[in-house]
Amino acid sequence: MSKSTLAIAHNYKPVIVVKLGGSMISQLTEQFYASLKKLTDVYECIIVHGGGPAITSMLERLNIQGEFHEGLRKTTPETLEVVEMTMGGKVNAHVTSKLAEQGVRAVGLKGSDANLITASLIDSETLGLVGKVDEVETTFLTNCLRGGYMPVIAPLGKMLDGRTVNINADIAASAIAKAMNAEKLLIVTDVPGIMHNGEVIEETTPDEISALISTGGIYGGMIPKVQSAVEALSERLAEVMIVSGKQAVIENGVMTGTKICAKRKEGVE
Ligand SMILES: Nc1ncnc2c1ncn2[C@@H]1O[C@H](COP(=O)(O)OP(=O)(O)O)[C@@H](O)[C@H]1O
Ligand SMILES: CC(=O)N[C@@H](CCC(=O)OP(=O)(O)O)C(=O)O
Repeated sequence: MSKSTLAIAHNYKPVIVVKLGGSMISQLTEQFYASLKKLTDVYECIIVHGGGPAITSMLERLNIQGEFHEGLRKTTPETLEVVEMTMGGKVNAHVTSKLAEQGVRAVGLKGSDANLITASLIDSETLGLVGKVDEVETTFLTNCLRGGYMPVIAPLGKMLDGRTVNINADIAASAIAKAMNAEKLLIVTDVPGIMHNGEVIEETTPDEISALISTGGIYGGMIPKVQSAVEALSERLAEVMIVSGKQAVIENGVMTGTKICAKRKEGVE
């Protein structure tokens, strides 16, 4: 019996983590949110969302300069205030409301709540208050799922000293998928997948991804996305999909885009 069959036999559905890219959130349709509700027939669904463009536009309105290193936003204490206000506030409330409109019992959370994400600094000199995930409080998330709630998580974390940090949403989604032993991770963004020479790459591997990063074929916000996808791969989570939110629906947890697997399947070029 496969692990997922076993999960159904015990009446526990497998977990899917869906990461909603900040680049897409304002354009996601009602049908898209309806398809997230439909997903819950088969999966326990956890949403992790970004908010990059909303943060950038608020920083611009406040005349605060921003700077990125390999797709990660340098986060000063002043920037963090804006990150918490927009991503932890406005964007989280928006996604939660859209799901509630579809009849989903969506519960808006910040990773910095209830020790949900314990984090530490990646490189305080270059990035300031930017965290990596050290631990995810899985019992709390499991209790939410068992209670019939869909967690909608803004990627903030708490350090052991109590400080809050900004975490890239792809990195948070990957760590949550791994910690929750998820069967699927869907990364929804504003492009149809990883592009190369104007075409979508249908399937790729960690080695090919490293080569594309080193030649500049993958840059900016796509870097943490693909690195997080690779990091999430395991025997249980055998493929991660990077897909466009412009497609109306997710069917059975599947969308077309780029599939990232540890190795190519036999016979696939
Ligand atoms: N090889 C690539 N294929 C597709 N998009 C890429 C690639 N390299 C860099 N990008 C950029 O990555 C962006 C997606 O990352 P990002 O803006 O951070 O999205 P999100 O807000 O969904 O996390 C695309 O809009 C594109 O500009
Ligand atoms: C450290 C870091 O870069 N954090 C991100 C968090 C939002 C995010 O990741 O949103 P996207 O889904 O739009 O990429 C930021 O401040 O933009």
